[in-house]
Amino acid sequence: MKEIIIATKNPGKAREFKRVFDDEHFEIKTLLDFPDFPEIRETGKTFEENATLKAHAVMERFNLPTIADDSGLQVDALYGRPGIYSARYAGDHNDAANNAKLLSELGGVPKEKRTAHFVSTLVFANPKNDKDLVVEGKVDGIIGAFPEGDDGFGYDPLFYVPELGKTMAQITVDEKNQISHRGQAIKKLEKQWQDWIIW
Ligand SMILES: O=P(O)(O)OP(=O)(O)OP(=O)(O)OC[C@H]1O[C@@H](n2cnc3c(O)ncnc32)[C@H](O)[C@@H]1O
Ligand SMILES: [Mg+2]
Repeated sequence: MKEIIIATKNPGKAREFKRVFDDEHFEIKTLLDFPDFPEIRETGKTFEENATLKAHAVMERFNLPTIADDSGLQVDALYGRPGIYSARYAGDHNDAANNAKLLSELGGVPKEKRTAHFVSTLVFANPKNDKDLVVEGKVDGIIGAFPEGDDGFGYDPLFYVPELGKTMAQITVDEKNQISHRGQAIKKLEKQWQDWIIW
């Protein structure tokens, strides 16, 4: 079986990737399998720069094909914030604190002005390929007035998808992969990566 590493320590992301890539052909590992892997500083100014930093740090350590995701929430009323700083919006990496800060910053903003987008950039790096494969995905939603649902991670309980009449935390991981920013980016990757990779 061929191994692929997903360069993430986020269990929610790891679960979404594994649902798609884990099959009889590939063994999927994430940084959760290597708890001693040092923290990768996300010093880039864009999602692509940060995903590239993560993909290359991990690829160089393990010498294996590596996919990294850098993603975030862009809220129109906040001029695109928290954006690349979504994980640490309220200080340290804490979903409940991030959601509370988001609700407080949007206090008094009416529903029609609470439009937002999840975006994801994936970078696939491979020791034998000179150029990385880069894809993006995006999904539109509305930031709810209070959290709803227990599934997913991060801002999912506040991210209401009008077409579904539900938040991203009220759907299964498979349903989320059908529509989400990450799911759409993964679909683009799936169309391209097997032709690109040099084993
Ligand atoms: O860097 P890794 O280890 O992959 O994990 P991370 O959680 O730090 O990931 P990012 O640096 O890409 O930060 C993305 C943040 O954006 C938010 N986010 C991204 N995708 C999301 C999703 O599908 N649902 C909810 N929140 C999401 C969430 O707060 C994430 O922590
Ligand atoms: Mg991160």
